[in-house]
Amino acid sequence: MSRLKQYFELTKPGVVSLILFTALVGMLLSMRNFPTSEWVVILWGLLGIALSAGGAAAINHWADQKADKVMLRTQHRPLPSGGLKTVNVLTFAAILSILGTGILVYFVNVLTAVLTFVSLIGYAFIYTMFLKRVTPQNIVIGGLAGATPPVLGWTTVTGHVTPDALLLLAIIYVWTPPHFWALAIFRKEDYKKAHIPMLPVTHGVKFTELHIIFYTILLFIVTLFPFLTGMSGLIYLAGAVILGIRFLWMTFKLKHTRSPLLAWNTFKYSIWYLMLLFAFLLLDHYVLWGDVMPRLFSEPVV
Ligand code: HEM
Ligand SMILES: CC(C)=CCC/C(C)=C/CC/C(C)=C/COP(=O)(O)OP(=O)(O)O
Repeated sequence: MSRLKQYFELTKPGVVSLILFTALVGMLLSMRNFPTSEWVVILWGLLGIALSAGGAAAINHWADQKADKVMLRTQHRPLPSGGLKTVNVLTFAAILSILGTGILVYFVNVLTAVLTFVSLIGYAFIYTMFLKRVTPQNIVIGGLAGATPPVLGWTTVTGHVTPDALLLLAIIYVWTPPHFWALAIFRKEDYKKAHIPMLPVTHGVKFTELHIIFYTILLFIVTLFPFLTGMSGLIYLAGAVILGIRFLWMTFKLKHTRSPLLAWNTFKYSIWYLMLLFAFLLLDHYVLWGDVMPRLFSEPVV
């Protein structure tokens, strides 16, 4: 793999793409009309968030290199495979993080810069270096750092955090356990070998499958709230219900068939689920005949 490609891989481009999409949806939902002059701040916001998230991912590659060398899924990464040197990875991570934070401070606003920086610290340091190694609730607590992008998008445009933005955060927060634990079931042996206390390793596959179901039920309920609070209309509601039923059906099937392939498919579906759910929020926002419920929240909380 070329050096350039290896540096690109350090940024976890697949994950960052979905992070950016949810941030963009947060930005667009914070405005009643389609953006005009706001495109400039939107583009700076996306660039700042992308660089910060990519920087956080590169720090994660550095901090996790020993465990990554043991696990089949990650042993080909640039550091464990010897493709890149530690010092180069750390320099790259520092450049991305500083540049991302600087762009948000100078071209967006201080609130977005601070919240993005807190997410970076939350993922790269608190989750990766501490939580991941000490508790099977690692991804439940650490999931907060990955759930902030729609709020970061919202504050990019408005400079405020509103209950609507927090509702989008809650959706990603509750989505994270089924997203990750489905993969962790499939990759259980990897985590066991690396002595990382993920839920299927510490409490078994059955217990994890049950908790995937609990969180997916909670997710189904939380995703009704954009409709119930008048933030979104019927188009969104239809999308959320259909996507949610499919997710629930997969998790129940996973519990009853216990097939590793189904765990992998549930993980893959979780990614499609979140992308499509946010696409429905966007579609609904621009197709006005979907509005039926009165607006509950419009005042900022920060
Ligand atoms: C603590 C929170 C999270 C954990 C522990 C987690 C865990 C993971 C893991 C281990 C993978 C790698 C699977 C593989 O190697 O194929 C992955 C993939 C992925 N995650 Fe997450 N994730 C989290 C949060 C998020 C968030 C917030 C998003 C986006 C909003 C996201 C989107 C994705 C996407 C798109 C992929 C597929 C990447 C690709 O195929 O390149 N994840 N996740
Ligand atoms: C906005 C901002 C700065 C946010 C940073 C958040 C961020 C990049 C979250 C990514 C979440 C993620 C890929 C977790 C992977 O877990 P893992 O590291 O345990 O997985 P791995 O075993 O694949 O490395």
